[in-house]
Amino acid sequence: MDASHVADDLESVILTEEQILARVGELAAELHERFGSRTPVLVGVLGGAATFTVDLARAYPGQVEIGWMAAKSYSTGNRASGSLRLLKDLDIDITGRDVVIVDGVIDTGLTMSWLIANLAQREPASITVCALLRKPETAHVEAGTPTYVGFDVGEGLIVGYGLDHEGHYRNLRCAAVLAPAVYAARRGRRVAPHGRT
Ligand SMILES: O=P(O)(O)OC[C@H]1O[C@H](OP(=O)(O)OP(=O)(O)O)[C@H](O)[C@@H]1O
Ligand code: HPA
Repeated sequence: MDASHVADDLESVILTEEQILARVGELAAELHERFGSRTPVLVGVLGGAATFTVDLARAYPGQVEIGWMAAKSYSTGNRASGSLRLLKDLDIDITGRDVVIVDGVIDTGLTMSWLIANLAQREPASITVCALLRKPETAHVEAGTPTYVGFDVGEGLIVGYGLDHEGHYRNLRCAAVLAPAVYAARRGRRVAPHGRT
């Protein structure tokens, strides 16, 4: 979807489709340099990384396998524990394999650090992180895990290129900061975002 359809909901477009795809190509090349002739398993984190994972795999100048995981944070009370609930497990045996965890955004880092710990128990040969976006507060990501990042971004809720707000905007081709008024309004259920009721 073109951003003009939801322009009123967006504070600013921070990355165009062209900028994203150019960087995805660079990330794919950097990962290929790392793995050479080995075939890594790209583990896409659903749903925010679906678009990114597919584009990264298609830009990868070698063989990859693709698998998917989904995990959800518990309610606020348990979130501080850093624990997530597994909604969908990987259906590839990663024992002895090179794994790349692919996510659309690292924000607090809780999701990524939980996934690293979860996948490490399966005795892969290596774990690498690849995130399209990284927010400023990422204190929870495991130190020592090789990490490839597309863009360091600022605060603000980012939507598009797979990232959502309450299920919407994932099909935007660009990445944009959602206007605070939209999510404030949605929280209070007073005003619907542009184009919806
Ligand atoms: O670093 P964190 O603070 O843990 O946040 C990052 C995670 O949050 C989002 O997923 P979300 O749980 O919103 O699910 P979704 O991908 O289905 O939107 C995003 O896609 C990352 O997986
Ligand atoms: N956008 C969408 N989903 C997210 C974000 C974001 O900025 N941070 C954590 N999950």
